[in-house]
Amino acid sequence: MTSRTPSTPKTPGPDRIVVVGAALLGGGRLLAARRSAPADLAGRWELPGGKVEPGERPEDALVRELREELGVDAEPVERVPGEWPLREPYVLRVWTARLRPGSPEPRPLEDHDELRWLTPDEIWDVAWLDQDVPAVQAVAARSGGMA
Ligand SMILES: Nc1nc2c([nH]c(=O)n2[C@H]2C[C@H](O)[C@@H](COP(=O)(O)OP(=O)(O)OP(=O)(O)O)O2)c(=O)[nH]1
Repeated sequence: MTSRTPSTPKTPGPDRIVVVGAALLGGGRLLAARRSAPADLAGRWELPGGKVEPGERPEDALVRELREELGVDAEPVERVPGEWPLREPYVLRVWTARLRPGSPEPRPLEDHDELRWLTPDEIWDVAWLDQDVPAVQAVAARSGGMA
């Protein structure tokens, strides 16, 4: 019998938790949010969103998180293909989204201390979380002029 080294599976298991991120688009710009907590993420920029709760649809989680974090009334538009690993057990999935007519403008109500609407030329002017960079690249590639 040959001995085999036990290996740890590297693919995310069924116990992974989905974090939904919103590529909120408006007037040809993408909304970026600067995290204020926790300390190791503070000061870096992300797509607003958060963890999907058990039994919750990801699109519903997106709408809920945007209401809680930014005070807006938003709607998901389409999934950006792909899935990006965060700190285990989290994975990031992204939807483009837009404000519904009559929605308040976004405000940094929790988790963030600054918001910026970025034009296509400005997308890389902010210090995105390292793990968000491939997701933002996918958003930029997919959204083209980000209308
Ligand atoms: N929302 C969001 N979280 C991200 C991104 N990139 C990234 O690594 N994360 C991490 C930060 C957190 O560890 C986790 C999501 O946590 P969160 O604090 O935004 O979610 P939440 O509101 O549901 O969390 P909680 O305070 O209720 O526990 O994913 C991103 O682009 N958007």
